[in-house]
Amino acid sequence: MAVATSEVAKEQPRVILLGLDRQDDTFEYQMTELAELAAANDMVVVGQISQKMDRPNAGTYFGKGKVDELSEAVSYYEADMVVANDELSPSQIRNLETKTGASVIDRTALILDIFARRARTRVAQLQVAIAQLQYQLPRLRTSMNVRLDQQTGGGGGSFTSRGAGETKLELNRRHIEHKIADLRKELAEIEHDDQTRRSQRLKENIKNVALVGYTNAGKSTIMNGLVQRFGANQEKTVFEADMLFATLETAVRKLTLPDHQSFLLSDTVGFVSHLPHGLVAAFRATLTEAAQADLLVQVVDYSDENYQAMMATTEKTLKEIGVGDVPMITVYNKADQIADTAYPEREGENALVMSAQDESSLTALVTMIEEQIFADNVEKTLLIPFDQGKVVAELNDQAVVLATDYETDGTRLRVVLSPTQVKRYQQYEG
Ligand SMILES: Nc1nc2c(ncn2[C@@H]2O[C@H](COP(=O)(O)OP(=O)(O)OP(=O)(O)O)[C@@H](O)[C@H]2O)c(=O)[nH]1
Ligand SMILES: [Mg+2]
Repeated sequence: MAVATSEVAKEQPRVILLGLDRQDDTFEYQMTELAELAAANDMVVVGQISQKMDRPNAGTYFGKGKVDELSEAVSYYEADMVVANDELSPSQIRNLETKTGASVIDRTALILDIFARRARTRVAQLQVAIAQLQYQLPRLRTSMNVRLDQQTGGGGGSFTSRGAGETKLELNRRHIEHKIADLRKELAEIEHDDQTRRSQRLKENIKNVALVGYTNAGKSTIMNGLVQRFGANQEKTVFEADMLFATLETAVRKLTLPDHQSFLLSDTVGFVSHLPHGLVAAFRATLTEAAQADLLVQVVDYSDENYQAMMATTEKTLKEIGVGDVPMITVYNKADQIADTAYPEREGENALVMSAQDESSLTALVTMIEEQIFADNVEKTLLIPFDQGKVVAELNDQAVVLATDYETDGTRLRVVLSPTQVKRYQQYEG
């Protein structure tokens, strides 16, 4: 979206990545991920420099010698931009920019920028715009220009945007604060409507299941596989792609299984390590689908060697957004990518090794979900008088009917009912 096609098809920015190696075992993985984030933001990584240090230099992030090395690398590789793995202070940004001549951003700004480019719906645009403005507030005095996209009212503002026709304004703190307040108000109005819809759904008393997990794990692919098999409207698939943050908003679909039981499945925003705090807060609202779910399905890319670190990040982020105690099952996805791994394969009650591209895996997943969410269903025998045929039709539609017998005083049904249904049909028990 932000890349202008006709007027200035400018080259992709050439970037050098910086990282502080605190000698913990996740450092390399963090740098690999930083490179993927840069690629996801349409940048070309031309170099990477790290320094073994416990804490950054307050003024220049790296020590003096490394800063000199960086300056040389910037001119040698003709880099336009430098991206640091850690969050930078305004003075670190200013000093590094002066010394290297390149523009300097940090991991947080990079992630915010990706989200800004990917956001399509108004809600996602508002959330990202608020997070970006909050990020900019304490950094106003730096040489970094504050840019806002006038036409979309804040959506799509981009630190590294190379788009033509964007009006860039210098805004002072007060303007930004007002802007944030306006965007928040608009967001609250939209979310109020969503909340109303959600409470209607709660009244229907249908179970909610949410797919959560690291970005690129395969959540949307699983959602689509299930929608194609069990969705009322099979065309209502969601966007899946081999890139970070393909999904930026929650999508909810109703699935009805062959035995007539149904549940709602939501696909949510993926996580990444060091997700900016402002962004986590901004997406909290979107993730209420997960917070209000009866069951979480954590999707893991089992073929990624860093899958355990990714699981830890997912669980930490879920806690941060207040989704601590929803029951969870774990799906070890992409098993087709790992040699000598059998799938689908249950690992105890709460885990499944599977592939989203495999029919029997999807069936196994649904069975597992059913076991969990319908665990408190019970079998009952009901006798429905003949003049209440409507009730028989309703049960056939909404419950699992095991047997039907026509007797002299009515239709006798053996059914599996949810606790709410048990209450509703109590009068027919016998
Ligand atoms: N080989 C293989 N590829 C898969 C599988 N599941 C998903 N993929 C691929 O992995 C990539 C990411 O899948 P998505 O479903 O978009 O991932 P996601 O979890 O929704 O990612 P975000 O929306 O970014 O959070 C796509 O290219 C999928 O085709 C799988 O089981 N096996
Ligand atoms: Mg997705």
